[in-house]
Amino acid sequence: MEKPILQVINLSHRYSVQWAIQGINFEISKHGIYGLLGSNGAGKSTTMNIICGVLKQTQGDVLIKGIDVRENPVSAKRCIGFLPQKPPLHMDLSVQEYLMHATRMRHVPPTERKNAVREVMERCGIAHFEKRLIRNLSGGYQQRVGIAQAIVHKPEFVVLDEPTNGLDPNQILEIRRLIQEISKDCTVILSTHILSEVQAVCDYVYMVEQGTMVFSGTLEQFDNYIIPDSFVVSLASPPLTEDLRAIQGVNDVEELGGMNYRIHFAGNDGNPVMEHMVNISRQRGWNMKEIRLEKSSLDAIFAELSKK
Ligand SMILES: Nc1ncnc2c1ncn2[C@@H]1O[C@H](COP(=O)(O)OP(=O)(O)OP(=O)(O)O)[C@@H](O)[C@H]1O
Repeated sequence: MEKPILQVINLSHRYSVQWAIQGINFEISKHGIYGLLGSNGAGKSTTMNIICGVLKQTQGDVLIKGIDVRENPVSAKRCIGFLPQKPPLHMDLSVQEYLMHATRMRHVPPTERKNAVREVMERCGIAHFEKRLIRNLSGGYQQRVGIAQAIVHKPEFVVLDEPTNGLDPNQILEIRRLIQEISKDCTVILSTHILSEVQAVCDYVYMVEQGTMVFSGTLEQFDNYIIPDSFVVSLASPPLTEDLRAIQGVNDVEELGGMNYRIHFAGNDGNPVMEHMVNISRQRGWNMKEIRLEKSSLDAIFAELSKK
């Protein structure tokens, strides 16, 4: 059976006296884009640096395709591409020179280096800047070069620490597109403190807070983390609010203006109350235009999980 791409087992790390992360466990065995979400100082970079073998953990294990990163760093790193939070760019080299250097660092065989650089420049949309010094590129293009050095050896697993940090909105969109593009060939884990980033690109979410994992699951599970307790209904010929309140299962009614009402219901399942509302509306001619369950905003989920 094929080994999982990544296994993080009971991982803890202490800088001098304080624990930065404690008892982190997770496993990636399916292809996709994984988001490591957490506020500043939550422990994302510490976790990523250990996964990529640039920091040695105090306790626990990291296995990349079954290879222990601490015991066999060279073999494990062949499968990994890493863009640290501060991209390791050499500002006085041209894009092409720097990527050639990256192929040597990543043990690409000498005869394949030129092609690997050409291919990765095309892929990352930087071929037209091959002769330009990295210091003269915009932030977005420097980030593309950072991603290019991470994938030049065609790793199966790519780790990107805050890849859109400090970029302007257009550059953010371009880098997200690039991440989606490279994820066709490899599994990507990226860290971010921005919720919308997770929503925009990730299939799975891991959330760390104060050094511990507080959530892991699909984006949909994350989205549904707080069970809804209200729905919004639009009635073109609404009754008195009292009549809505009197419906079985309704706890409270808020008037939202126009023909919209927020209905708070009791219990975990809004479906029976919504069905009831649809039937009564039809019987009494309230002329229902829309009814929809209200999901918690991602920010509310983030706040709830951060509290935990
Ligand atoms: N070299 C270090 N020495 C001491 N403490 C550190 C060091 N690096 C990080 N820390 C501490 O470890 C904790 C986790 O930091 P880490 O950088 O992993 O978090 P993060 O989630 O990546 O945050 P950010 O998004 O701000 O980079 C923080 O409390 C941080 O202050």
